[in-house]
Amino acid sequence: AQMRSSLPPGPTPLGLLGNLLQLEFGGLDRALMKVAQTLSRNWGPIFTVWLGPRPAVVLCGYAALRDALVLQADTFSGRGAMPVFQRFTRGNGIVFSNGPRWRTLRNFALGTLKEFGMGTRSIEEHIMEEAACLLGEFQATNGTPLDPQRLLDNAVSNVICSAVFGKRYGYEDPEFLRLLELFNDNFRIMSSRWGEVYNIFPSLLDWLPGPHHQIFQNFEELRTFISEQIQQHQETRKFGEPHDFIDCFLDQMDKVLAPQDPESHFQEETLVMTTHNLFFGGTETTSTTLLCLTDSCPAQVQAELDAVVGRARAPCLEDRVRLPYTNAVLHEIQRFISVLPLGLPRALTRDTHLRSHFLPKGTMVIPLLVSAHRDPTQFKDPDCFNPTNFLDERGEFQSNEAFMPFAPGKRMCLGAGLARSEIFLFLTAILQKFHLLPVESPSNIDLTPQCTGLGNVPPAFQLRLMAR
Ligand code: HEM
Repeated sequence: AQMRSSLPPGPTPLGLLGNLLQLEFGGLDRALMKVAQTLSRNWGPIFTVWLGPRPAVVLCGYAALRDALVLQADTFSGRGAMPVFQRFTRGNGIVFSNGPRWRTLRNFALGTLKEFGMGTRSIEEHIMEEAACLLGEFQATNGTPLDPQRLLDNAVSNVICSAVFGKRYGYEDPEFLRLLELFNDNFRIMSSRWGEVYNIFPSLLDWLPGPHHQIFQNFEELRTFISEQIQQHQETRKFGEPHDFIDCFLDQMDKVLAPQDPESHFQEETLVMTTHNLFFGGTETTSTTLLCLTDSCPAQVQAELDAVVGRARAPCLEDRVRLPYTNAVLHEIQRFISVLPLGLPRALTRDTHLRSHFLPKGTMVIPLLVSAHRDPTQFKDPDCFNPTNFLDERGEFQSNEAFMPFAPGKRMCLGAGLARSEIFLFLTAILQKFHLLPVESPSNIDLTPQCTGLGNVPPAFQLRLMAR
């Protein structure tokens, strides 16, 4: 009761269920936007909801998100617990660690991935090579209808494979397909109601049967897979001559004086979790975004591509500044779909004041990213898809601070740069070479997400790709 009185106001908790019933039922994303709008009208843009026994402070609307995550970046840089991951990660890896371990691993991963593929030319080449493979697969369909999701997944995760494992897989490789299936399956279950409810009542659900148990089996299989990759690297690597992320991490383990020291941040278990983070963070989010792109006003993008790049060579990152309309469409899609509508939960690293509220250290914070994307003070007609949200009067690209699919601040998505490069290069490569034709009449295609908890997952749909 004391805690309740000190936190920002919010709806009265309903006993054990907390605000679960008010929040959860009716499809998290759209319902959440509606509930959040109602709640913030009643309680202001910063309010408390009770997820079962635990309070969480929700940040709603661009200004509240900025005041917290940007203007108090350090204080809001902790990670809040997500039980559905906790059982597997035990606070290890990058995404779910805190304090010195998180800082060490995040800096290490950022530095290493720069070398093996982020922000340098070499990742661009990797992505363009992968895009060429993807186009080959599309070509081979000869215009027969297909669900593009699987091929997009393959292409996107191959980019991570090359940075982390140092190799890409053929699209029919059974090992690769199984790997993708496991990630897909987990993203889907976690984004379902089971995943949501598990996050609120983990110990109860541990005892109940249900599809959520599959998550933990899948995690174990992923652990085995990653461990095997590490083993293979152990056998062939040369210290000081790393070829990929795993080699770099193993080198670092050798450099650390006492690798068995439980306090050391460089241990095999940490490598397993970090590798898992890079895959899980980097695959579904990016391929889901690409999937939605395939359904968005491609004709105008194609016209701009033809005029600026032509059809003789593949588009490259340098072209981005000369393709303002294309760039605006990519931003608008990310805004419109808010692939992680609630971001990932944060936690306060110290006591603080946010506007008139006192928030104690450790308080869980839900940054409602979708609420910045649908903020009417930042975007005209926020519920409509409209690329001019990112164009000025002269047709030049114009960014917007309220655009935050990767979340702002110190916990910002570690793969944001990579994701943006992939989205740009894959999509322009596809649209340069193909017309995307709906199998059904466009009015029957509904990209309204099916599962919305962790992530917004659009339903499966088919299209035909015809060479231009
Ligand atoms: C469209 C694609 C992507 C979107 C929308 C996205 C979004 C996000 C968001 C919202 C967060 C939470 C940040 C926070 O704590 O507030 C996050 C974290 C993270 N993402 Fe991404 N992401 C994408 C692609 C990627 C890729 C390609 C990678 C792989 C390198 C990646 C790796 C990570 C990691 C490791 C974190 C945890 C960062 C930390 O806790 O310090 N993401 N992402």
